[in-house]
Amino acid sequence: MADPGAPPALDARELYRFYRAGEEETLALRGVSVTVAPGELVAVVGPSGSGKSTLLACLAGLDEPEGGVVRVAGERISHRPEAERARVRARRIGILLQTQNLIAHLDVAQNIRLARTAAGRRTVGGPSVRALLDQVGLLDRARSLPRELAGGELARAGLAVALANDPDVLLADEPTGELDGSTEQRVLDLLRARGRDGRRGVLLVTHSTAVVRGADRVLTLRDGRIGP
Ligand SMILES: Nc1ncnc2c1ncn2[C@@H]1O[C@H](COP(=O)(O)OP(=O)(O)OP(=O)(O)O)[C@@H](O)[C@H]1O
Repeated sequence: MADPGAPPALDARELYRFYRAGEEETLALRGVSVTVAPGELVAVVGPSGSGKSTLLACLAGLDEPEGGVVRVAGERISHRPEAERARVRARRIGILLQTQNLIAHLDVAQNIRLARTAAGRRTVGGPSVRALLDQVGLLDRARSLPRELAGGELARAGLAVALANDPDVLLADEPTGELDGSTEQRVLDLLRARGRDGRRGVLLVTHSTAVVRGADRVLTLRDGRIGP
């Protein structure tokens, strides 16, 4: 059950991000506010260039917004030195990218173990490597290298790595982009299951109508703003 006094899994207020290239200035985010409640799955959609990647990077603390504040489970991640952002990220955030979620020369179990180790004490009591492999249906692929996996398996292995630190919020960029219908549904079910204990949240950027249908809330980003 959700704790009514718990802070949002993710709370971003009035984010601004400008890019300057010579004389050219792009306002990639123009006052974007996003909240993900514990247990909620929020989908962000929007046309190319609307600011989705910039938003994800700012939410994950991989990029710093010029204005606004980002908090994860009540802890501020924006406007802090890089090393502190990395620490909050390792403990509290899961990041699932379309590709490059795995280290090529480590097998699936080693990749998961590494992400758990990076999160430190937080993973004590969190899911074991075996439980994570089981959750994504890859118990028999623990010793496989990423290059030995099929596309759907790779996506599920990436998900296990993203969940290895038992994150307060999972941020995902097109998590089902390359997947066939049944694998997409399976990944979506796993993402939805994240929120069931009412503690954690998921925010994902997607173009998939199936994912949009499965979301609790859908936000549309246009020209750096959340709109109707
Ligand atoms: N490093 C950068 N330098 C300058 N402009 C940038 C940079 N990164 C992004 N932009 C600009 O910021 C705006 C938002 O880009 P962003 O990549 O966040 O959009 P997006 O919605 O993720 O697009 P896509 O769906 O094509 O990935 C665009 O106008 C883009 O050209």
